[in-house]
Amino acid sequence: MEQPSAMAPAPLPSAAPASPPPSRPSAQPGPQPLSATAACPPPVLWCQNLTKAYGGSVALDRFSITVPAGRIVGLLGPNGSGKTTLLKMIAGVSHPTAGDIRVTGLPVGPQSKAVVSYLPERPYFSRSMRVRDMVAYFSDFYADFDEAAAHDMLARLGVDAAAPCSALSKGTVEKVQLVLVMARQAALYLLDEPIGGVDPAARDYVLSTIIKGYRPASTIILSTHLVRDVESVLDDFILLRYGTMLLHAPVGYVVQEKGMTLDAYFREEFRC
Ligand SMILES: Nc1ncnc2c1ncn2[C@@H]1O[C@H](COP(=O)(O)OP(=O)(O)OP(=O)(O)O)[C@@H](O)[C@H]1O
Repeated sequence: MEQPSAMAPAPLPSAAPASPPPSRPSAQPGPQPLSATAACPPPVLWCQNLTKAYGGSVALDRFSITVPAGRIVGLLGPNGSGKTTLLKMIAGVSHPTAGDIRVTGLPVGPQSKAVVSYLPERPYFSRSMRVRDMVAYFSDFYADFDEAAAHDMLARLGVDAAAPCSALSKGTVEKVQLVLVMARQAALYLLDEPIGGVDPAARDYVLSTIIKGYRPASTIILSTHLVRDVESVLDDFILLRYGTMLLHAPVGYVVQEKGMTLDAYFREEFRC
């Protein structure tokens, strides 16, 4: 999905905002929920100087970004560049060494997790359950889960809801996980390698399912190495290398300024 964007490329982390996103005036200090800030909603995601170190090794270095609602953003970079590390911290399953994160104005915690739908890179659900049981489980667990939409997406992807998860192929497991994540009415979807195991013929279909599940008030950030497969659905991309952000720009920037596809640009930048 190629969309015109007014966003200027922000090639340097230092170009990121120096102050927190706007929050409404309130008796309560600190960031406020999205629903309460209709006049001036905070960005869906805001990070400043976000840093993660494992021992002496820095996995993500002073990452800063502002992402508004309504964007589909590709998180790109070679192996070990910090993509999963970043998504984990935004999802609240890993703690930053330094820096700040706001999701719809909320610091990472139970409230932000309620508006984030996260697909981790590894399978997470019980293989002993049937697909429809997983749907029911998610429906019980998440107030924003749309059970009918989940079953509709499963049917469109040809997944048998009566099948035991243990009998599913790797690619079908990915499809089910993706459906469970996209059936939530979240503000921010974080998808870590959502189509890596899906066969090439089905990828377009799976991606279109992602897009159909997406609402204009939401933002999707998806990490992937399959740049060619996803670039048509992306609005923007973030390029990471060695834990540092090289570029955050609309996909159209590469097409217009570099005269090449995002896939070609990626291959040129990261040629071994
Ligand atoms: N739990 C951990 N302990 C120590 N180092 C880690 C840990 N998790 C990640 N790292 C290191 O952090 C760096 C970034 O890893 P990360 O998984 O975020 O990269 P990635 O871009 O998602 O890679 P890939 O494309 O291979 O999935 C790597 O050098 C990795 O070895």
